[in-house]
Amino acid sequence: MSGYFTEEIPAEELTRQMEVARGVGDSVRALVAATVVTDVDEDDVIEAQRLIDAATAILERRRIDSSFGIRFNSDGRQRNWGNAVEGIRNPVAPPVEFEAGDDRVWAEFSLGPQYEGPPGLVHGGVIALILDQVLGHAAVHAGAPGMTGTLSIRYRQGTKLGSMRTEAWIDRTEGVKTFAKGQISTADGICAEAEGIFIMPRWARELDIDRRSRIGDA
Ligand SMILES: CCCCCCCC/C=C\CCCCCCCC(=O)SCCNC(=O)CCNC(=O)[C@H](O)C(C)(C)COP(=O)(O)OP(=O)(O)OC[C@H]1O[C@@H](n2cnc3c(N)ncnc32)[C@H](O)[C@@H]1OP(=O)(O)O
Repeated sequence: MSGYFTEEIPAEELTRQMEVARGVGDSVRALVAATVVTDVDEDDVIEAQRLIDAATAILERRRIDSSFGIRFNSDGRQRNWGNAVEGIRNPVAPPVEFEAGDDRVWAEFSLGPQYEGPPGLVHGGVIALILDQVLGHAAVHAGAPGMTGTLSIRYRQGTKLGSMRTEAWIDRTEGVKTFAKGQISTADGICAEAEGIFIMPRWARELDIDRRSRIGDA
């Protein structure tokens, strides 16, 4: 399976590169939000567009042929900068940065106006996106990673744009299947609950244990 590979970068240099990646990601995230809610005159919008196009031309001077993938370093750090939920250099990603405890993973984050579905509320597909990732992350954290086979969501109340928390844990494992549960909540309480089945794919079952546990650390 391509897309998972080792790309060794010395620790200090990797830290520096992460700061740059996070910086440009955050700037474009701010740009996306500002684009949605700006109320400036049209001339200013057109001037901003010219500058944005110039920035895009700089970034496109050199590019990788594929998507970013997941890149491993021997110090245990892995880069998934293109991930749609966690990717620090992906402006589409909020990004959601997970923390892990003994039996669960969680994150506190904020969703701005670019994630709107119903007025003032988070789009249901965005809720699903985040729940997929947090449940998948719980499976990784439990050492039983897998691809999402099935994801069921119960939307209990609208999720207001702004600050929120997500968390997930493993319910049980059955062979190659990991059953995970999780939720998203705001100051209003639990807004959505999810159950998912994460399946270690056939290609991963055939890998040697060492590589599999390394992916499991991802
Ligand atoms: C070392 C492992 C590495 C894994 C990779 C993870 C790395 C993670 C790293 C960092 C990420 C952190 C978090 C990520 C979170 C986000 C995850 C996503 O968004 S994933 C993208 C969306 N999902 C897909 O694109 C899947 C597409 N579907 C497939 O690839 C296959 O259909 C797959 C893997 C789901 C199953 O295919 P088969 O060939 O491996 O499975 P068969 O051998 O037929 O079945 C195994 C068992 O699973 C059940 N099963 C099969 N498909 C099922 C399904 N869709 N739902 C429920 N059960 C299913 C079967 O009934 C069988 O069960 P019985 O062992 O007999 O009890």
